[in-house]
Amino acid sequence: MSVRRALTIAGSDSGGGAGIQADLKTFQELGVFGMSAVTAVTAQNTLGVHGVYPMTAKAVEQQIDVVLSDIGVDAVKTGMLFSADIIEAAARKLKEHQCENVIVDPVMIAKGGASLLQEEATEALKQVLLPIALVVTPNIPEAEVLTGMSIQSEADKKEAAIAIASLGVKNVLIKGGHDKGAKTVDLLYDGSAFHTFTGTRIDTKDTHGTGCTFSAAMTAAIAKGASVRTAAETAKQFIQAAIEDGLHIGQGHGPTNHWAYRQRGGC
Ligand SMILES: Nc1ncnc2c1ncn2[C@@H]1O[C@H](COP(=O)(O)OP(=O)(O)O)[C@@H](O)[C@H]1O
Ligand SMILES: Cc1ncc(COP(=O)(O)O)c(N)n1
Repeated sequence: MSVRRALTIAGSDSGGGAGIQADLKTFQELGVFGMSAVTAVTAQNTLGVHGVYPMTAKAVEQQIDVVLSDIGVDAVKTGMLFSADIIEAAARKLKEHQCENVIVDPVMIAKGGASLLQEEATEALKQVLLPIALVVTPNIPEAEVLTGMSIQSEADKKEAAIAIASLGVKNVLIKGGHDKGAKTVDLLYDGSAFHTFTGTRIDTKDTHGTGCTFSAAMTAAIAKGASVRTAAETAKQFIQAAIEDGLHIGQGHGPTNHWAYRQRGGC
C-alpha cells in the first residue's frame, strides 16, 4: 500500500502538547505521513498561552497549495484557525483541491481560557467550513457556541449534534472530556444514527491537547481508509492510552503521551 498522507491546518504550540505538534506526532504514531500549514504561532507552555502571532491568510493559502499540488493528501484536519480570513482561505483551497476527507476540530478557547478563534470568525466556520467537512469534533463548550444551546445531559448532546449536522457537515462527534461523570462519553451522529464511545475518566491535570490529539487520530485513521465510526474507535483508544500513561511534563496542564498507544501494541 502506498504511504498515506495527512495535512493539518492549525496553530503551533511551542510547548509541543497541542496544535500542529500534537497532530504531527499523532499522525506519525499511526503510520501516516504528516504535513502542516501553520495558521498562527503561539508562545505556549503547560501554564498557558503567552502570545498569539497569526499568519496572513495568503501564507496559509500558499502552504496548502504547495503541498496539495505536489504531494497530495488522503485526509485533512483543521485546528486553530484564528480568523475569518484564514477560515475562508482554507475552505477555498480545500474546495479547489477537492479534498473530501476534511476533519474540522473547531478550536475556540484553550483550556487556560485564551481565545484561539476570534469571536466573529465563528460565523465563517459555520458557513464556509462545516458545509465541506466530513466530520466536526467540538468539545461541549464548542458545541454550545455552535448551537447556542446549553448542554447538560446526553439528550442535550444529541439535540446539539442534530443541530450542528443541519449546518451541512456529514458527521458530528461531540467529545465528552468536559462531562462531569466517571465516564467520558463521546457521541457520534452520522446523519441518521447515534454511536457512543465511552472511556474511563482519568483523574489528572495533564489533558493539554487531548482534543487536538483525538481529532488527529481520527484524521490518520480516515487517511488509512477507515470509516468515520472505526476512526472514532481508534481515536478513543489512542487518547485513552495517551492520558492514562501521562508524561507529567511542565508545571501546569501537561501534555498527553503520544507514544502510549503504539507502545501498548496499537497501530
Ligand atoms: N480526564 C480524562 N480522562 C479520559 N478521557 C478524557 C479525559 N479528558 C478528555 N478525555 C477524552 O479526550 C478526548 C478529547 O476531549 P475533550 O477534552 O472534550 O476535548 P478538548 O481538548 O477539545 O476540550 C475525548 O475523547 C474525551 O473523552
Ligand atoms: C495551537 C493550539 N491549538 C489548539 C489548542 C487547544 O488545545 P486542547 O486540545 O487542549 O483544547 C491549543 N491549546 N493550542
